[in-house]
Amino acid sequence: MVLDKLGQSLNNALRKLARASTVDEALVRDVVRDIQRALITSDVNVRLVLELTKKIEKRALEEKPPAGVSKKEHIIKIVYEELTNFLGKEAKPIEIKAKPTILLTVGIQGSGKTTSVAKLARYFQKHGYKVGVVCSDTWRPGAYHQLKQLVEPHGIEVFGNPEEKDAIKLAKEGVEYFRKKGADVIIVDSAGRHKEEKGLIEEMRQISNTINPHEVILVIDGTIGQQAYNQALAFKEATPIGSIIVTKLDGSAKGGGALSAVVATGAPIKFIGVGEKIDDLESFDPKRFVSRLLGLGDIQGLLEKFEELSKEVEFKEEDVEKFLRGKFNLKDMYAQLEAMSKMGPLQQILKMIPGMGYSIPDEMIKVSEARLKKFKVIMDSMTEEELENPEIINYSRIKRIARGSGTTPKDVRELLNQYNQMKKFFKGMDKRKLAKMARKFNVGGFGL
Ligand SMILES: Nc1nc2c(ncn2[C@@H]2O[C@H](COP(=O)(O)OP(=O)(O)OP(=O)(O)O)[C@@H](O)[C@H]2O)c(=O)[nH]1
Repeated sequence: MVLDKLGQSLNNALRKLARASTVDEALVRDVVRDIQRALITSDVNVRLVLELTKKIEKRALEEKPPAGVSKKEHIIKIVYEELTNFLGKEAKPIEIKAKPTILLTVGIQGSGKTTSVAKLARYFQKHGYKVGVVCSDTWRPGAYHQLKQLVEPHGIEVFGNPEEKDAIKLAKEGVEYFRKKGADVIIVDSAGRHKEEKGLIEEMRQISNTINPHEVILVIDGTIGQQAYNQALAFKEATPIGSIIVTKLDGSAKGGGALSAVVATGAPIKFIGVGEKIDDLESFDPKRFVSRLLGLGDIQGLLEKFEELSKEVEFKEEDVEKFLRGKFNLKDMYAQLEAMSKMGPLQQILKMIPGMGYSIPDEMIKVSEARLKKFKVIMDSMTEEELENPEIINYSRIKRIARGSGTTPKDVRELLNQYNQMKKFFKGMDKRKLAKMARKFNVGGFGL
């Protein structure tokens, strides 16, 4: 995932909070310090980090949680809200209103600009628009071929001429070409290499004045971290930057720095690049991004989901008891899995519980409907004794059960593995946390 390390450290900080028995001032300060450390390690500007964490600390210590909301939950929400504000608050998509909408992309060489142009073209194509790409990079002859290679397999046309030396002329002709062809979106790629940065910015200004783009998109390399601030500012001063794409967030430890630095210039990030392939572009929504980063899922979604949950799923007291003691048998497991499968992907739900998101092994809870059905068939061929005491199921019983259920010994073993895994996991789990989880499943709500 994008910014894995940062997400993990922030999640650890919240876990500390979720695990604590009481929330006092010392704990709040401790958690805030952890958040500070996580952000600074991710190259976020120290001044920005201090401003942000001061706000979190002040709110966490002073604000009273509304009725029905626990202190821990309230603090988690504050962290979520402040981080979201820090990254620009609202998603700001690129609007395709005029026909054609002309987009000019700029950025220095190596930023991932050419790749991003291709990704953008594909993005708009996937959204149903007819897209044309203009290559006006006269400094790097390879750019035209690179673009063609990236987008032509998807049926997107590129206008360009590697022999032409006049970038402004190329941009103008390209826009005219696609206008006549009835394109909805025309993306113009400009040069990233120049003798000097001044010349690059001047050329960009001239192209911009000639083709009058609806939006100028700056592409910034996410691996440069905080330096993104000066770069964004330099471009912003030269031409009205309407949006920014921060690239290479898939592998960068400094991505947090780049994102926050860009937001600090006041320019909105609209997309992030998350890989080298043409589909590795995500529209940037601070709320969704922070939820994912924290491993919380979407908080609003969480509230709604739990509400639904309390309606749909009823865990009986004694089930929860058994669950907690790791004493449940195959029948119980089936009931639990069935109940959980009703709620949609369980992982998603567990991710929404602070402190849980990173701890559940995927394979343990990925039980597809088809697999559940198979489990049911297998269990129908077991004796009451086996269901209640699965430990007695030896090899000859496995063979008998497989034969009786029309499955294979491997299938039966799979079921037993699932059971053992689940039993072991819940047995080894923090009992208090599990009790809370069980309570949540029972009563709904988001109380910790
Ligand atoms: N991992 C990763 N690599 C990326 C991403 N975006 C671009 N790249 C890689 O970064 C390198 C440079 O990208 P280009 O698209 O050629 O960008 P550029 O150098 O800005 O293009 P020019 O301005 O034409 O010189 C290429 O190897 C890309 O595959 C991304 O989001 N993630």
